[in-house]
Amino acid sequence: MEVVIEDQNQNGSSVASKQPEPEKRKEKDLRVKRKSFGSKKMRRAGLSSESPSAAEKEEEEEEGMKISAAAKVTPVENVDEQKPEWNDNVEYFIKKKLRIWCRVANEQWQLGKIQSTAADTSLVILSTANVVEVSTEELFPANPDILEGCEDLIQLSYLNEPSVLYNLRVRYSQDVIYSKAGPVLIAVNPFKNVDIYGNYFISAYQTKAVDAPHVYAVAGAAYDEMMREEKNQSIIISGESGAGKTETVKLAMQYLAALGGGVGSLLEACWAADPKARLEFKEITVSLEKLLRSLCSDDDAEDQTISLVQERVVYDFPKLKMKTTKKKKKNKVMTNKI
Ligand SMILES: Nc1ncnc2c1ncn2[C@@H]1O[C@H](COP(=O)(O)OP(=O)(O)OP(=O)(O)O)[C@@H](O)[C@H]1O
Repeated sequence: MEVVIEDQNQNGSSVASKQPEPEKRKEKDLRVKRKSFGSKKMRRAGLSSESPSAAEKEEEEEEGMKISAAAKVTPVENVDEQKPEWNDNVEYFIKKKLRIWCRVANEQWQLGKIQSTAADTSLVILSTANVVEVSTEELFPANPDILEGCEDLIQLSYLNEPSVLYNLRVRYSQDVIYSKAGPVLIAVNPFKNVDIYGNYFISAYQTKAVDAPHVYAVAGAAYDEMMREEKNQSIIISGESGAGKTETVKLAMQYLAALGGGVGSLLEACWAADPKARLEFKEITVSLEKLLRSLCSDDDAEDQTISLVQERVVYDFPKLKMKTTKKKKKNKVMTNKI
C-alpha cells in the first residue's frame, strides 16, 4: 500500500504540483503556521486552558514548579504564547474576508465569513445570509476554490473535518468515487454503476496511462511490489457495513486476475492455494452444464459453462472459499469417491 502513495505522489497531478505555491506564500507572509487555524494542535491549546481536568493538571504542574527551583516555564505560559497566533489567524480571516467552515445546528457544516470575534465567540455570516453566533472553536478555515475536488487530501492547505468531507462530496457529485489521503485510498460507495471498471480501465492502469486514485492502482502497486521484492503483500480494506468492501475485493481480484494472465491463471492459483476449491469448481461446473444442456444445444453448453463458471469464481472467490471450508467434511467423502 505504501508503494501506491510513493508512485502516485511522484507522478502527481497538475493540481498537486501547481496549487500549493500561493498558499505557502500567504502563510509565510502572515507568519501563520500551516494548518494552525482550527487544527488539533490549536484546539488542544485552547482546551487545555478551559477543560476542568486540564486545569487541575495545570494546577498540579504549578505546584510542582514551586518545589522545583530549576523549572522556569510553566505549561500555562506555553498556552498563552499560542493564543495570539490563533487570534491572528481569526483576525486575518476577518480582514481578508476569507471563507470558513462553521458548525451549525444538527451537526451540519456551512460555509461563511467571520464578521467579528470577541472572547471565545464569533459572529459569522453564513452563505445563506443568516448571521449566527458560534464558539470560535467551531470554526475551521476553508480551502481556496482552486483546491476544490483535489484527488489527494494532503494537497489541501487546511486539513480539517469539514474540508475533507466537502472535498469528497465534490468528487462524489462528479461520480469520482476514489480519492487518496496520502497512502490510503478512500472509496465512497456510489450505489450505482459507475463507468470506471472493465477491460479498458484495466489496461489503462496496467500500462500506467492513468494514475488517478483507483482500486486497480492499489492492486497494481501491491502486485508490482510483490514481483519486485518477492514478498507477500496485503491490501487492507476496511469500512462500515455496506461501505463496499466486498465489491472492492472483487474489483481488486478482477485486476489481479488480468495481471496474472486472465481467469485461468487465477483459478490455477486458487487451486494451488486451496486444492479443495477444485472440487467445488467441478461440482458447480457439472450442475451448471446440466442446466445449460437443457437450455441450449450440446455444442454450446460446454463453452458457456466454462466461461460462466470462471466468471462466478472470479467474482465470488471470497464466498467460494468460505463455502469450501464449510463443506470440508463433504469434500472428504467426495475425495474418496474420486
Ligand atoms: N464500486 C461500487 N460500484 C457500484 N456499486 C457498489 C460499489 N461498491 C459497493 N456498491 C454497492 O453497495 C452494495 C454493498 O456493498 P458491499 O456488499 O461490498 O458492502 P460491504 O462493505 O461488503 O458490506 P458488509 O460489511 O455488510 O458485508 C453492493 O451491493 C453494491 O450495490
